[in-house]
Formats: sequence, structure tokens, C-alpha cells
Amino acid sequence: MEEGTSFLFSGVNFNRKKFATDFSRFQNKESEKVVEDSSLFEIPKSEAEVEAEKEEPVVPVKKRKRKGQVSEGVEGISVFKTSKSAKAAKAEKEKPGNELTEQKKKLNRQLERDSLTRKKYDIHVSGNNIPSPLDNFSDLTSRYGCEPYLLQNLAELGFKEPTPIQRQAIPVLLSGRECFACAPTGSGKTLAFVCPMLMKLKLASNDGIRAVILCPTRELAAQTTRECKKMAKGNKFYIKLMTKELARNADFSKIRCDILISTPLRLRLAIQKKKVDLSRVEYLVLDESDKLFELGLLKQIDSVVKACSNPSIIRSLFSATLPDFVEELARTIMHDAVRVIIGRKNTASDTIKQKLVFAGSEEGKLLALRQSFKESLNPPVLIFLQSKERAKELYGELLFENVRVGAIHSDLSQTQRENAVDDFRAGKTWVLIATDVIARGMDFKGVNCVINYDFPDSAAAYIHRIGRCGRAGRSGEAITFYTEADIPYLRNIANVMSTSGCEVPSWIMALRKQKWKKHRPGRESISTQPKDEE
Ligand SMILES: Nc1ncnc2c1ncn2[C@@H]1O[C@H](COP(=O)(O)OP(=O)(O)OP(=O)(O)O)[C@@H](O)[C@H]1O
Repeated sequence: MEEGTSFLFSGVNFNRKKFATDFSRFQNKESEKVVEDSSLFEIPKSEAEVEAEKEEPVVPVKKRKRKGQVSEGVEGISVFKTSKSAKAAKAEKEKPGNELTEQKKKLNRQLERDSLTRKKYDIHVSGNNIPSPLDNFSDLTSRYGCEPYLLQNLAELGFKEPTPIQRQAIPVLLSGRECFACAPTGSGKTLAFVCPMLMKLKLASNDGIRAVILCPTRELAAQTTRECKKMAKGNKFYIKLMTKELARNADFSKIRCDILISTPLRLRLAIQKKKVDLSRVEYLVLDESDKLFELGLLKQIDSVVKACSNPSIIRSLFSATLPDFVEELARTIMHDAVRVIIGRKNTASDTIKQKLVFAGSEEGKLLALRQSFKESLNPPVLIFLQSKERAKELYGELLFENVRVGAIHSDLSQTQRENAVDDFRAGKTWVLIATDVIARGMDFKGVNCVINYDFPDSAAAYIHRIGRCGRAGRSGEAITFYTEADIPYLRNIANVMSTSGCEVPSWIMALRKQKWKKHRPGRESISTQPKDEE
């Protein structure tokens, strides 16, 4: 099917042989018509159906049994029905009664422990037979045979304890389950998908690309590549970042590559040129998945997912914001996926102090910014604007102040963009003026303050922008300027603020909630020049 007309993931083949038992079950049900092309779509079950299934003995089919799959951790009583073959269940029945009771008791104790751990770390899960969360990183060895190099790298990075998303998402992925995960910004999602990936791949091989990570921007792809390399230190994996040059000219059949990290556009280009074979990919991650599922990127994602045709692939979606439509879309393509949510969905990190400031006008914003710099400039500071034109204007205004300022937006060359990020990371610049190009995923250590000079164009954009500070448990401050034009959308941001425990004036909470389409009002240019001189 040509990409232009395909619906997302419709190119993934239904493996009838592999799912023969399931398929025959569908065929037997007169009430359910199976449409061949939609076989991968998971139709949500009604409560009655779920209840009925509880009563019936479940056909013991293991759909995605993989080597080394561990199922010691379970969610709900269904484990007695689903995780054992009929033969094993019969044998178990024949065991002396007390042994069976002991096993059940043990299992129940484990379930209780899992549930307490999840409660403690605010982990919310749904799905069948969910593996137990990790108590600590050494569980990776005792439960999954993790190689020492990985634990050593974790220790060298100073990671003593897994973060909540790591506690649950790592065992899910290691058990061969697909997963969609939502956890706050700066909560360690990268390691949550990189660690199981390295453990699954075990060693470098000549088999071609076995893992793909897709990121929405080049900067994030480059950062993820660096993180992967850090975690893989001591193992000889070939980890490649898809550059423009590689996407255009490289023949991947001639390049050793175990793990490929790319933006969707570049990978699609390589696929179209038939220079990359993704049929052996065992592990696919869509990072910042809600961004990837936005209209502009959907076609590119579609072609990548189709090209990853290995039927036993494990796909996972990670983001700090997971709108319902992405979940719904994901459900239709993922098989027996586990959903892992940390805290409440679509909330900001609670370590960020958030503030709304009425700036009145564009001129007011500039005055407020200068004032705040004068009173307390606490670098590093990130300032977000709604367009590259406005980012350039503000850069021009601040350049001659006594502040070391940098800028990043899509009009800069690749090298200039890299330099802007590197200089900010190295502390050469104190203030980085940016568009949303770095709003997601970028991990700048120790950003103290994020200023939304221009009001964000969605609640998700707000959460990601301010999430550049307050990472990995550190505190941070987020200031959002607003003008009259932004007032209709204030309530949406106020909701995010109050959910994460920040105070919001009651008049804002009393505003009507708006259905929010992208909000990018025309704004006066940023300038201190009196208007008649312009
Ligand atoms: N177990 C851990 N202990 C301490 N720090 C950790 C741990 N895991 C990750 N980190 C650190 O936390 C920071 C944030 O991690 P990461 O960039 O993966 O966050 P994220 O959840 O992907 O954020 P975003 O939603 O913004 O993409 C990084 O600096 C990372 O090194």
C-alpha cells in the first residue's frame, strides 16, 4: 500500500499461523465478524464480556511467548487461568492439596507486594499478567540475568534506585510485552526503554538493525544516541544516529548497526531509497509518541512501522503526555500491551514552581523580562517563543544586555543548532532563547527557570516546555507571561498547575475551559524601538 493512502500501521501483517488458535476462536463466534484487514485492532470488551470470561476457563494460548519470558509477577486472579497450559493446570490439580494452596498463597503474597510497591511509587498499570515492579536495580540480575556491564554503568552514572517508570516499564519490556508509558518530564523514561533494549539485544551481531528508536527532533535523537552509548559502555554494540548524510547516501547493508536512532523523516527517506532493511528489528521505541502521532509525522511513522515487519517485534510508546486519541490508536496496533502511567496522566512534574504573570502587552513582556533579569537572574534559564521570527527578535533585544545569551530555532544550520545546545550545556551561555524545537525530551542538567515568553500553544506544549527544569527530582521555576489574547486559554494551563499542586487565582479557575486548538495569535514584534521609528 502506498504510504500516501495507508492508514497508520495497516501494513503490519496478521500472522495467521502464529495466532491460529485465536483466529479460530474468532471464526467460531457467529456474532463477531472478523474483517481480515482489521485483525490487529483490539476492540474494547464490554463489562459483561469481561465477566463472562472470568467464568469460563480461558483457552491457554501464549501469544507472544519469547525466550526468557518471565511471568512471576502478575496482576489479578486471571493468572490462574491464562498463564498455565491445560496440561500444567491438570498436573497442578493432582498435586497434594496443601502444595497448591502454598503456591496460591505465595502468588497472592507476591501480588500484594506488587500492589504495595505500585502504590508507594504511584504506578498505575493496566493489562494482563503484568510483571512485578523492580525493587532495585539488582533485580535486573536476579530476575532477568542482566550482564554486569550494565549495572556497572548504572552505578557509574550515579543511578542508585530505579525511578518509578523504570521500576515498572523495564520488567514489562523485558517480559516481551508491548507497552505504552506515560510519566512526568525528567523522570528517567530514556533509561526505561534503553536498558531493556540493551538487555534484549544481549550482544552486537551481524544481523543488521535490531532496534530502532524514533525521536521527533534531531537534537533529541542526538541526545538519546549519547545516552544509549553511555549505557552500552563495555559492550560492543554498534549504535548509529541517522544523520542527513546517512539518510541520503548510506547503504545500511554495508554498515554495521545494531541500534539505529533517527527522526521519522530521515528514516523514511532511507526506507524510500531502499537503503535500510528493518525487517529484523526486534525492538521499536516511539519516544515522545504523542508528538510522533501528530498529523505531520503520522505518515512517516506509518512507513517506519510497516518496514519493521518482524512479527515478534516489541513496540513501545513513551511520553510525558499521552492524549486519549494516541492511546486509542496505539491500542489498535499493539498486541496485549501493558499501560503504565506514573502519577496522573498529562501532569507537570511536581518539583516545578509554576507562576502566571500578566504582562499586558508585548512591550510589557520585554519590561517584565528585563526586570526579572535585574532582580534575580538565576541561570541557566530557558525562554520559549512561539516562532523562529520572534526568537530572533528577542535574541536581538537581549544580545546587548549584560547577559550571555544564545538562540536555537529551525532557521539555524545543524552546526549552529548543535553549538547552541553545547554552549548552553557547558554554561557558556546563561540564557537560551528557543522555539518548541527543544521543548521535548532535551535534558539540560540544572535548568533553574523556564520562561514562557509566548504562551504555549497547547497544554501538552506547556508541560513539555516547563519540564526542561525540575528534572530528576531537582526543583525548578516556570514563569508564563500572558496577555489579553491568551486569557481564553489560561484555564487549561491553570488546570495543569493546580493538578501539580501550584496555587492558581480563583478567577482563573472560574474561567470556562476552552476546547484548545493550536493557539498562536498574531503578536506585535518584540522591540524597544518606539513605534514611529520602526
Ligand atoms: N534511576 C535514576 N536515578 C537518578 N537519575 C536518573 C535515573 N534515571 C535517569 N536519571 C536522570 O534523570 C534525568 C532525566 O531523565 P530523562 O531525560 O530520561 O527524562 P524523561 O522522563 O525522558 O524526560 P522528558 O519527558 O523530558 O523526555 C537525566 O539526567 C537522567 O540521567
